[in-house]
Amino acid sequence: MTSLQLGAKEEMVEKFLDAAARGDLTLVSTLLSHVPSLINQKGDSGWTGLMLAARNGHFGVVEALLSQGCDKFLVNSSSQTAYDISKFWGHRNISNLLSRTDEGCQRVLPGSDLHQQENYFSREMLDRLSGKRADKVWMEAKRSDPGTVYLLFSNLNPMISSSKEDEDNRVESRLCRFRFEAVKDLLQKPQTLVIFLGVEKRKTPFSSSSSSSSPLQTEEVTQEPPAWFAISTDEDAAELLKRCREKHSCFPKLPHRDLLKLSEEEAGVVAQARSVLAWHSRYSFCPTCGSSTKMEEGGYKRRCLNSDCRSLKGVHNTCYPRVDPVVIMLVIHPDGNQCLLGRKKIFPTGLFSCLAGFVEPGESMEEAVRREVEEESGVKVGPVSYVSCQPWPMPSSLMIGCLAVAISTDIKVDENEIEDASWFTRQQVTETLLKGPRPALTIPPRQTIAHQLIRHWIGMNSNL
Ligand SMILES: NC(=O)c1ccc[n+]([C@@H]2O[C@H](COP(=O)([O-])OP(=O)(O)OC[C@H]3O[C@@H](n4cnc5c(N)ncnc54)[C@H](O)[C@@H]3O)[C@@H](O)[C@H]2O)c1
Ligand SMILES: [Mg+2]
Ligand SMILES: [Mg+2]
Ligand SMILES: [Mg+2]
Ligand SMILES: [Zn+2]
Repeated sequence: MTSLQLGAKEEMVEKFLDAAARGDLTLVSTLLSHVPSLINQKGDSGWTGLMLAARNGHFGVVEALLSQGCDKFLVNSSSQTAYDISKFWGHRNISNLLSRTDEGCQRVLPGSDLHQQENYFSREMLDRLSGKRADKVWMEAKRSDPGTVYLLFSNLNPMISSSKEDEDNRVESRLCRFRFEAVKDLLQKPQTLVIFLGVEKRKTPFSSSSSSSSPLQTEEVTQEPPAWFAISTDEDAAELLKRCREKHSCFPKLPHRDLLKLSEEEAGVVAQARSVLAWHSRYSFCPTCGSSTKMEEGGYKRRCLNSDCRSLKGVHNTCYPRVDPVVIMLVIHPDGNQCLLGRKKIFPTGLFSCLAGFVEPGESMEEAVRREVEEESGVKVGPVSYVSCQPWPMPSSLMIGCLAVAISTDIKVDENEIEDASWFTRQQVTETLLKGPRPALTIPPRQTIAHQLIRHWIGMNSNL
């Protein structure tokens, strides 16, 4: 794109955002009918048109944007969605609109108008097409298709390239994507694992006014969407990096930190790929009889090579990728104004987080919350309610996020598990969230469900 075209594009985005911020519905609609992609564009401030309309209370604009398929889960640089913004500024009619799910759903499941929290690592940009995994002919054709996207993994980490994003030197990372030609030698090596991740989800047609489609749009609709695969190889990481033409490419050294710099879409793909690859790396031998196993069904099954093995008769969960449920909970003081947070020895100084623990066999989610909180802090818990969950691919947990109410308040820390636990007031937590000058504590970053549970509790009772 020439600098002139770039300038014109930026100008169009600013015009659109300004119209949304002022509530000029006519101009918003006109601009969208010419350039549909404006709908989810962010301006220099990191805000979308939906966020600006939600900030200024323009119900009509919010309604129009939603009806045209706007992504209401996008976040600004303070990780607020349009819903958070409207709630903060007291536009209740807009926050109600943004938290509403399809009316049909509400009739079937009353209460389903609750705001559906989407956490980092949980966005699904691919259709997993599980029905195609056993179709060897289809899978083979997709593997050699020139449109197919390959991601390269080494030691469970994806190859990424990083760029400096803004003045605060915040780094944003992107997955390095390869085509068949660039990886076909790797695909032939017997040690290479190839996992089918899915095909790109089709965007729903934008609006009826765009049905007089250009030749390009018609072509987009008739072509099969690209398939995505993850490749894991034992080839030397430095050698693999030579395949990448992008400048700052690497395999992350600290996944807990580095994998949090991806976009929401790419994080979702990594959550899937990394957990499946981690399962393969740990389950090379059959858990039932100890024989060797081989991969099947696009990487979603391992079959024991011992023909007498029990795992070949009937369905056995040992043959499929494992997920470990973990409860993570924000425990609220009976006075409603404090929450219980703890810290492990390995946490950086001053960092406190929600308590968490693995669900044990034969245990309900609620009981796991009560047991883990009492084990780790000595605090007894009464009612527990589910809020949202997060796949956590380190290596394969599902974090089940809950709020819980304490029925006792004395703290007695189990030092084997955590170093310290304490009640923090709503004001202390709010100052931390608002990045006040001298916060009493720090909390995990916005990409973690711990952060989102804390934010949820503060938002829930803000009476704005
Ligand atoms: N995304 C987030 O916000 C967030 C926050 C906190 C913790 N986590 C994750 O939750 C996980 C569990 O939290 P925790 O460590 O406090 O759990 P925990 O309190 O149950 O203690 C962990 C111990 O439980 C045992 N254990 C029981 N089942 C296990 C299993 N399936 N896998 C591994 N160990 C098992 C081990 O001895 C382990 O040391 C951690 O691994 C961490 O990665 C994520
Ligand atoms: Mg524990
Ligand atoms: Mg724990
Ligand atoms: Mg435990
Ligand atoms: Zn076996």
